[in-house]
Amino acid sequence: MHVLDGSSGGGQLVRTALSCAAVSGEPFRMRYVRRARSNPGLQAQHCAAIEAVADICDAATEGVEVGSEAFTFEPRVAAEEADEEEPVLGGSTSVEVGTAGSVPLVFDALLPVATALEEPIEASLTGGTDAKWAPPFDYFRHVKLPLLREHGLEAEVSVDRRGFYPRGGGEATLTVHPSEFAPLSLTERGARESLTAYSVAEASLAEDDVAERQAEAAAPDATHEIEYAEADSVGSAVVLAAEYEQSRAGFTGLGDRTTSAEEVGEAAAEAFAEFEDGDAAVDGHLADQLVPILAVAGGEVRAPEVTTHVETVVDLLGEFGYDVTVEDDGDAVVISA
Ligand SMILES: Nc1ncnc2c1ncn2[C@@H]1O[C@H](COP(=O)(O)OP(=O)(O)OP(=O)(O)O)[C@@H](O)[C@H]1O
Repeated sequence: MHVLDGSSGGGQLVRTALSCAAVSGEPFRMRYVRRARSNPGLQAQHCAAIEAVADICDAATEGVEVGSEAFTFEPRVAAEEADEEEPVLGGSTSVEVGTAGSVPLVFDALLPVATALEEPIEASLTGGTDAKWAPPFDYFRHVKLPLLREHGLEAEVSVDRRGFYPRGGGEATLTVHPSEFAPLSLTERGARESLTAYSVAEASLAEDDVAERQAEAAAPDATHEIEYAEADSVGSAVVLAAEYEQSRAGFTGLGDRTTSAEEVGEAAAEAFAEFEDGDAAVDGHLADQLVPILAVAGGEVRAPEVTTHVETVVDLLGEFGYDVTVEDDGDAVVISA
């Protein structure tokens, strides 16, 4: 059993450990979960990720509840303990991520598992589709998934209802098929081929043209995809998705009561401008999210910088025997496995 220390990071260490355990079949115990956070221990969205991955790999768990600072995850034993048939990696799961806990982040924990699946996964989640401190749904759908599909992932995602802070209530489904990843080759981005602003707002914001204004402020010259959606809470998001010859990147803004539509768009525009000034092949968020995939697929990713997220995930992957290295070449950072 791997004994892991979760104190140097947050939920991402939990999700990465879950992915590794599902892929390898190796159990772990994580202690000091999110110790340095102001609300330490597992939060609802982390418990949801554990439940979803446990369903897929038939894991037995202990200590999984909100506030818990240690938990155990043992893949492939729940069915055996219940004296049922031999467990199969795959199948369906249906989980409440809770209020506006991030649905895309729970999906994230399932993606690396594609490489070891024996049967497809169907994960139906309710919660926040567009939540703070997390990838907005359209970032997951229009940036991350297309990039991974280009590297062998067979997966589709759909959204039936948007979920914004604070009530959430969004509904989305991810289907992942057994996949063979090609090594990630993301060292150059090449010329930009397209730029699209995906802008969504809750239906009552249509009278103020919030989605149109967000898209316009994000990138007046981009293609604009405008959506108004029924949702339990009022909210909005914009994702600027850039497609390059050899890569993809995304830049986001999230609306709330205190932020104007223009400010939401400008947040995405600023992140995009900073990225285009630099030399990286993927944006900083994608960089840390790709590290677990890099571990199972191999390859190279050129990221804007080494974030704590990248460092802590690389260390945790080492505990499962994955050798991921990070090298600063002066203009950017190359993460390889
Ligand atoms: N605007 C954004 N666009 C794309 N990805 C994002 C964005 N904001 C955050 N992320 C990604 O969301 C993930 C957040 O992981 P992190 O561990 O910090 O959060 P968490 O699971 O909510 O746990 P914690 O509460 O402990 O921080 C990271 O992979 C990060 O790159």
